[in-house]
Amino acid sequence: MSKTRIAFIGAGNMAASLIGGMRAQGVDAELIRASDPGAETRERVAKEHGIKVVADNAEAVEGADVVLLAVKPQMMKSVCEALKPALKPHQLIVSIAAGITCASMRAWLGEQPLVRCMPNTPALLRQGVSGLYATADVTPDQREQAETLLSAVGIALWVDEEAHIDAVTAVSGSGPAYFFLLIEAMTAAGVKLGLPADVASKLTLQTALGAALMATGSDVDAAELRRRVTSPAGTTEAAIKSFQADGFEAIVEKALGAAAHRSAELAEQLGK
Ligand SMILES: NC(=O)C1=CN([C@@H]2O[C@H](COP(=O)(O)OP(=O)(O)OC[C@H]3O[C@@H](n4cnc5c(N)ncnc54)[C@H](OP(=O)(O)O)[C@@H]3O)[C@@H](O)[C@H]2O)C=CC1
Ligand SMILES: O=C(O)[C@@H]1CCC=N1
Repeated sequence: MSKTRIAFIGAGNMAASLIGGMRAQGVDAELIRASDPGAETRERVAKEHGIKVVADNAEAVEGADVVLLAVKPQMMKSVCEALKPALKPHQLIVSIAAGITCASMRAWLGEQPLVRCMPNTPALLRQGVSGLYATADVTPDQREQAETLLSAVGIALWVDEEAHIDAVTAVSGSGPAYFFLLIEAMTAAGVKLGLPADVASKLTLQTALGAALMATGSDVDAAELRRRVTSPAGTTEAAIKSFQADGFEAIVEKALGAAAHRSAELAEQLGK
């Protein structure tokens, strides 16, 4: 990785967090290049990370070992088709675009080795998690390059089937929004119970942080941690019984199913 040259196509939020993560890990600025149509974005990212940011995508990929596509899914077709003549067969293409399949990228880019990833927004704080899928022609060295790149902003996990990227999207890609929804709902419920809004908000946020740290740092599973909070015939039991009487697990299963279904549907629509 230390000598791998990386070109970012699109220098928006996700690209900037990946670049920031790589720079924080000591990757030489000379090894990273980016392109973006926005003059302000180019100036900001170049200044913040000390890298060269150009307007021309073809110029950015010149000499790169890895080309990371970080544009909106709706832009992928036109960006890939315009980039195709500038690519060399050995260049690894890594895409973080939601709902764009390897088959679509193959159709637009030609026979490049591809890694399709689904990161999530906590990558901005280097606390992200990404699912990665590689086409059969990706070499072990290239897999390592992709994994090292995504690991700069959190945890990177491989899946063996591309369809599993829809499930990754449902669990962790969209996942931060589910926790934000729970935070919103708990804060509102605290206010309904008479707490001032700022107190309800702080209680909820610190509880979310504490619970996440316990769940990630503990050698027992979430079910056991939950049992340890739940005194027999106590307050937690009353709340959990209420959640489960309203079908909590089924609600979550149905919602994640809807997200996975939408991911596959978007792939169908955007891939044409
Ligand atoms: N946000 C999320 O939760 C997640 C996002 N992703 C994926 O990450 C990708 C990037 O998302 P995000 O960083 O949030 O988006 P941003 O809009 O912040 O970044 C995209 C950047 O690409 C630039 N751009 C537009 N057209 C071109 C072009 N032709 N060539 C080069 N650059 C171009 C945009 O410029 P301008 O703004 O001027 O158009 C913008 O700066 C998306 O595909 C998204 O699906 C993946 C997982 C989670
Ligand atoms: O909502 C979306 O479609 C994207 C994919 C994962 C997170 N945001």
